[in-house]
Amino acid sequence: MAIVEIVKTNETKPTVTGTVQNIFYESPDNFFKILLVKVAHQTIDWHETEIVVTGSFGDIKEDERYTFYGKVVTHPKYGKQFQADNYQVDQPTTKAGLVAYLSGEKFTRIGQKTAEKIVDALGIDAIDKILDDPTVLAPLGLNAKKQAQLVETLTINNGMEQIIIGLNNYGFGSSMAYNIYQTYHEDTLKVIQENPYQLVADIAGIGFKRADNLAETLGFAADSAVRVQGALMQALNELTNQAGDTYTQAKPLLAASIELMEKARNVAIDPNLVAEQLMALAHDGKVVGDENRIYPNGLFNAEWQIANHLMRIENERDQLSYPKHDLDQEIRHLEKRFKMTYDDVQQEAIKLAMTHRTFLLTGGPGTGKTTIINGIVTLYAELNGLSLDISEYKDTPFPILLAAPTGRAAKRMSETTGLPASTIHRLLGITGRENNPDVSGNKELEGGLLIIDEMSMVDTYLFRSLLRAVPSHMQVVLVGDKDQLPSVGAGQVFFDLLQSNVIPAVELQRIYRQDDQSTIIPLAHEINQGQLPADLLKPQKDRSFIQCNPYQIESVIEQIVTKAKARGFETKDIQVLAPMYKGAAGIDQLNPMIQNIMNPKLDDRKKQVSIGNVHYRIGDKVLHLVNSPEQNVFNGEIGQITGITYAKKSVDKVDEITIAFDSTEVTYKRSEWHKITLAYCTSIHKAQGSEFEMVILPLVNQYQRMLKRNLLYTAVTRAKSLLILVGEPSAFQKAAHELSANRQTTLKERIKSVFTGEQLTPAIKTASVGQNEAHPVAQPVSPSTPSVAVDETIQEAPVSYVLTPTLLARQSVDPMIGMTEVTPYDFMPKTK
Ligand SMILES: Nc1ncnc2c1ncn2[C@@H]1O[C@H](COP(=O)(O)OP(=O)(O)OP(=O)(O)O)[C@@H](O)[C@H]1O
Repeated sequence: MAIVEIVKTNETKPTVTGTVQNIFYESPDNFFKILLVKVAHQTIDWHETEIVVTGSFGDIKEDERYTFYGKVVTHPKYGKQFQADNYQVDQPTTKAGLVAYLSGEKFTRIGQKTAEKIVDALGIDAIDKILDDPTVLAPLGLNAKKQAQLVETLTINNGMEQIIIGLNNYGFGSSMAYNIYQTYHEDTLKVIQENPYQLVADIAGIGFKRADNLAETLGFAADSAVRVQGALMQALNELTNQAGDTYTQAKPLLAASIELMEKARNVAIDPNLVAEQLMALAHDGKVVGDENRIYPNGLFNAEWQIANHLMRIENERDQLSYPKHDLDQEIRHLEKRFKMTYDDVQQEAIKLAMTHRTFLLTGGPGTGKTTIINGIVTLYAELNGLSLDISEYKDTPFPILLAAPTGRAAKRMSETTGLPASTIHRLLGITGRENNPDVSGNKELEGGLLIIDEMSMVDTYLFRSLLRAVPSHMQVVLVGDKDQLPSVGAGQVFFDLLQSNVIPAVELQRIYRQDDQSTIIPLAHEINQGQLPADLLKPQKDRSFIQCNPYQIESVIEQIVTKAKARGFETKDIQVLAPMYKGAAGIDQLNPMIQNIMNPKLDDRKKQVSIGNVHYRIGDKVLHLVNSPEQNVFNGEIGQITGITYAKKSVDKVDEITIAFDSTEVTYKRSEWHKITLAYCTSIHKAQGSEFEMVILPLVNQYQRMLKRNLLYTAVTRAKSLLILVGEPSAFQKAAHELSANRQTTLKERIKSVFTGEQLTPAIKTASVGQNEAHPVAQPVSPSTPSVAVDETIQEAPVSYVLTPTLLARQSVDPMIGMTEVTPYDFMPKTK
């Protein structure tokens, strides 16, 4: 449908029709191509036999004829070319031509007679008619093989081109068209025409507004069900992602959805209609309502799955007892070996870790977390008769698995234990599918003990994936600092695990790393108590405070960094941490300033590539912004640019940057540079899990909303040797004072419910094992739910929580899911 309209719009455009002689260039990342075309006819002022045509094309073939629509442009270097914004395979326009085409070499099973029959019956539009609806061939009596080949060949030849043309006409450029096509393939146009809002969920970089523009041109009314549902899904994801919550409530959800819709088109939306569509989404299982909470389906399931997997591990029949060993005695041996005395809490931690399937260890900096990890590993090996010499495990996997959420944290873990440690993604073999956090590896881990460090950074989806891979006999020790910022992704898993009070846990509070006269660690602990020391503004051996207003911050930091560089500090040693991107003291302002000190462009010989206002040079410190498990680089990792290849020298003829990270080196083409940014100054969130010799921390009252205790605490604990606080003392006071609000999650309740069998869990049964499930899952079921093999999502979620019309009726769940306190007046269209 849309294609026909599209072609019509081309009628007035300049055209070039001709045969592709040569494909000069094909972008490896998108559909951009440069073609040499032998001109058959054209409607432009052109007197040569050949012309260079550029544009984004699907599967262009040499020696085939196409019609290109676009305009003549003058390239600064290569002169005049035809820039096509649209094209189509040049289909025969006469009956005879069409018969010749259909009986030609492409259609080996179709002879002259059959071709004539087709054209006689279907006319000159035969190809479009067949592509639109292959059943038009039915009355012609072609045998099945002939018919199949005809449709298949026509589809291959026309399909991709039509899609790319369609996408271009919908206003998507080469890269975006490529991403969209890669996601939906031959269904691309169908998906878009049926529900343009699907793009928002599936394609990074397409927001509601963009999808809505498209929907409007496709004729979707402002109050169409598809639009309202699209807005609801977008608002739900925004509300949960931005705040890190796993659910929201009806009131903010409806308000945000209505705002999205009314901003995109100036049409008032009836709140009742939105409420109706929310119910429809619940019926389709895309959102889940539970009491007054509304969850994206994936997060709702993930919380239950975590609880169920923990229960599965807990229920393992094999007892963890060591009758031949006296644990107190063993701890004395450890003390001798490590030449230290564990305090009572530390001893308790080691014992609990040895005797329980799952154990949680939390503590601030310098309280002995690493010390206890080492104790646990050593004692575990001792009790199980294992060697800790990895060279003895050539053919068998090492039985103790150590992992952390980031490469940096994993590297530190490996250094402090002397054993191999990896990222959790690597351990699980997850191959990055950023757009679908629901996807995880199917691997089952091998080994007896798993220790995860920096647990506060692990989000709901990652933890669910991790637990899914843990076999029931494995012991799991989760270590972190509960007072640090929670994960970037949704949830506050470590905090909720601790709060559930059903998993053995120990909090280490005594600080041991004070002997070296560090004042940074005591400062961190004071902040954690909501206080600041009386000597905050007085220079100490390892920290200082420079008072200034927001507009002086840049110049103060400039002076500090210049001095630090003169004293021999290297780029990797100095880290500026700022809470926000914008503003006079924001990350965007500070980064180029520090870059110019640490890595200036002294002359034209120094290679530099630019994207927008950001310049990259060899030696620059850069931050990785997304998870790329396939390259073993993760969100928040810092690397250094080790190479720049200009387009003319690169194989693919695009600018490239090579970056060395801790555990790997990657090369990014220009189209992938959105994955990185300068890292001289980063956000505190991005610095989680990393430590730096010198941290410079600017805080001013302008940051208001951000001034929270866990933010200040996390920032301060990133400093290993030197901490320079810059800004307004009152901002530091406010931050230390303000407890951050907990995220809205229900993991704690899910765990309690599954472990205590309260609420909706009258029975724990072992569910039938689905294909994806490597091990049985303890599953809470409703009494009336039959025990049948169901797909994994349902299997792991308590069925009675999934809103279906029958369940709604049976359980008399309020159909207004969570809207009990909300009246339509809350959403009355605002006066414009
Ligand atoms: N019981 C103890 N007696 C003496 N020293 C101890 C004891 N426990 C820990 N320490 C020492 O305290 C210091 C800090 O311990 P450790 O590195 O284990 O803490 P941490 O909690 O892992 O710190 P961070 O989170 O900052 O890495 C180390 O030098 C360690 O040897």
